Amino acid sequence: MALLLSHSGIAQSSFTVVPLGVKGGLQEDNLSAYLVAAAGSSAYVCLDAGTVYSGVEKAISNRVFSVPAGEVVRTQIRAYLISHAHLDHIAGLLLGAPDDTPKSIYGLPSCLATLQNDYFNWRAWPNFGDGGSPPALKKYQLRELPLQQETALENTPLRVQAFALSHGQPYQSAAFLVRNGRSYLLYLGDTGADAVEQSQHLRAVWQAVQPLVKARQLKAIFIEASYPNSQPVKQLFGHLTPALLMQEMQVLSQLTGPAALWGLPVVITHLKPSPGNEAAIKQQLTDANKLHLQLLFPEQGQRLEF
Ligand SMILES: Nc1ncnc2c1ncn2[C@@H]1O[C@@H]2COP(=O)(O)O[C@H]2[C@H]1O
Repeated sequence: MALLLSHSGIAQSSFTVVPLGVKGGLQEDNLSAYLVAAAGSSAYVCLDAGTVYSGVEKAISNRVFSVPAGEVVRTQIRAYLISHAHLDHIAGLLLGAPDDTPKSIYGLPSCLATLQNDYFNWRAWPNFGDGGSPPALKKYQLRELPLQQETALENTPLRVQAFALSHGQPYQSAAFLVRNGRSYLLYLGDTGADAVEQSQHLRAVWQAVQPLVKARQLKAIFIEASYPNSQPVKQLFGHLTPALLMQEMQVLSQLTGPAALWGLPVVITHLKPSPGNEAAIKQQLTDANKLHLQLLFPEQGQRLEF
């Protein structure tokens, strides 16, 4: 059984994560998608699906999987959870649909409506959904997640609670709190900071997870940092910078007390790969890490355990 140094010391891992895509744009073979399974299980859910097949191929080259890529996608990905329907979060799902097996796509109603009406409509793409323009091929069941209520994820031991996020007012994105037994993993889709978005959505997420952080049941937070601090506020387009991310972590810290965050794994997603950007974001986050979070920068196809 895999052992790792968790933020509460030596512990067994609860989740296996295989990043299939980690960038926030531009590099179309490496866009947001994270496979998550209960540790020791190969029943994965795919959190966002910007890049799927190319990410699985990369993981195979790293010996993370020992079966062909198509088989991983068809049999080991049991369901998709989509935070919002921007192309960089769904392109891999759409392109893989003809070769996929029937399964469910979970999301907030607004996200699923965009998928069904704007992509699965026989104009943008064949209707692999279960509603909309006939004939519906019904490869995917589009399952609406109620806000802040737990839903079982089919064909996995995992459960999920969804939270609304603001990704440039009034566009909605989502966070997913995934549970395996007593352990939790929090994945946030694209989001602006509450102060910029004039919203309380992130505060509601921090409120919900603060008891889990204090009890060391929250094993990791996946959160975006798309732009460096030099990005003008008017050009954030509903995203975080290192300074805004740390401002949000301070809100969580005020709820939990700073000791609870010391060593908490925080996986930084969605860095935009324009020249100089990624290095600046990493440096600025590292310099601002007064809370002693365990900042992790995921690599495509490299397994993580939490
Ligand atoms: N108003 C805008 N003007 C120019 N580019 C934009 C605007 N809104 C969004 N974008 C870009 O479109 C991208 C869509 O995906 P992202 O939200 O990751 O990042 C967004 C920006 O890069």
